[in-house]
Amino acid sequence: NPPNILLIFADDLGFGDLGSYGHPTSATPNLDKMAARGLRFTDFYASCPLCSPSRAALLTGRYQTRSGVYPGVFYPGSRGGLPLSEVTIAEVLKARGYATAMVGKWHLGLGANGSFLPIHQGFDHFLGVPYSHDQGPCQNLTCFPPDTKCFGTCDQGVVPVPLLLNQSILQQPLAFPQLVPLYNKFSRDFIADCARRDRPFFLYYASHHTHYPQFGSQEYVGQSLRGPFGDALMEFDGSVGLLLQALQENGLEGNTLVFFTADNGPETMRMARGGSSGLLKCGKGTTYEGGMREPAVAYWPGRISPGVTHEMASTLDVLPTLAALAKVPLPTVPLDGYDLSPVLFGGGKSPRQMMFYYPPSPSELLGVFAVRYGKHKAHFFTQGAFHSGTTPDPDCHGLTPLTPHEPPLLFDLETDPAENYNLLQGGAVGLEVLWVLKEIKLQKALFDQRMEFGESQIGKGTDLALQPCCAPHCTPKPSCCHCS
Ligand SMILES: O=[N+]([O-])c1ccc(O)c(OS(=O)(=O)O)c1
Ligand SMILES: [Mg+2]
Repeated sequence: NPPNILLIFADDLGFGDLGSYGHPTSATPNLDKMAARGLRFTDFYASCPLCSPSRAALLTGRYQTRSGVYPGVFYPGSRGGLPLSEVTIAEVLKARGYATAMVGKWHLGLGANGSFLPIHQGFDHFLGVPYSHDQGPCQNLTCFPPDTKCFGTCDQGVVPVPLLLNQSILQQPLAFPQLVPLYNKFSRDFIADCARRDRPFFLYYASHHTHYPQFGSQEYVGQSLRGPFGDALMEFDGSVGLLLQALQENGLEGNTLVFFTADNGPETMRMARGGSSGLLKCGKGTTYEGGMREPAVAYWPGRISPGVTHEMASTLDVLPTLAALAKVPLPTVPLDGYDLSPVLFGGGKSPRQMMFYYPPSPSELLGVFAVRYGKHKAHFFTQGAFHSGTTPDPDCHGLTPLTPHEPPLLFDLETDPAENYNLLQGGAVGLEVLWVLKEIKLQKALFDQRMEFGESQIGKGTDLALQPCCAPHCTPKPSCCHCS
């Protein structure tokens, strides 16, 4: 049998949030154990500092500009979605006989009659939420039982957030304190069922944690030194523990690749209820390191040796790597990812020597905002983001405008991962730096010239009638879409 794949994806979790990445008060024993017994990445990148584009890249191995999942994110009434013509990891593996399931946050479109939902994208089963769990009113919902309401109001004027099973609405509004136990039971049953039927499986577990508004089940409330954010993170970590336990119980640990990472940097505007990018600059919504460098761990006892790798890698590389593991052909479309097998199994060099950073709203005119080439990173454009507000660094803030840099800002990410010391400022510039500058400009020009933007899916706008409603004929919408 080809190996099982358990892909665990967190939401708005920063490079500095886990214990194994240095956070002093986060309690993440299961993720830390996985990191210690697996391969922990220090230079792993999302394709975008925002949710929907980043998830499109994860599932297709292609930049969001190609699939059209830009600018920004999908909304409850979005007309567009990840085009069905895109080939996802689930479709690639399904062709090899894998059973496939998705649990948690989708955020790649709903469409008329749910035409963009996971069961139309290669997943046999889906239990989850079609978009972010703050994209519906939350002020009257309990986020931490017995009676702590969610912090803030979340989005108003849209339907309450629904929980879907495949295409049916199970709950609207969903009940946060019971949500993760539901996900965990569904996942453990799926794994056990595949073991019983001796079927290879692909499970994409896309947690809502630690995205705003944080929530948790009874057993995690008040348990973390890090407050509500820490409680939510602990519940996520507990889920990871239950998933690993399910593999052990079913005798599958020796034939399953577990891969963990997250979609984008921390939403620091939430202050103590937001994540942390550690020593990296800024966070969600920006193309500084804190917006796109994410924690990542590959775990496969007996096949992947424990350790830490500084090799460059990305969510774009997940599809090609899994295709190689399952020995299935790649989709016959331009891909932006590489097979990471040399890094996973041989401690070798990554085929990825560059990373191209798009902002939440990419344009053909400006192209990529930044390029990483080996240890060097050049910023051709910088811009703040409201998601990265409240921290002392004004470069991160939403009111910091789009700024072109000619020559680009140039940093050495090995000696200066925090992007503090521009190599082109303050003194003589050596020949090596001039060579890098010349090369990195050329790489940006080549990449931008070759990139073919697909039609913007998010640009298709929204239609109130497309919002999921458990009582389709009720009035007045959207508030009447409320079924106990
Ligand atoms: O950019 N946005 O307008 C946006 C809106 C709602 C979100 O929940 C969100 O967060 S995201 O879904 O994790 O990217 C981002
Ligand atoms: Mg996110």
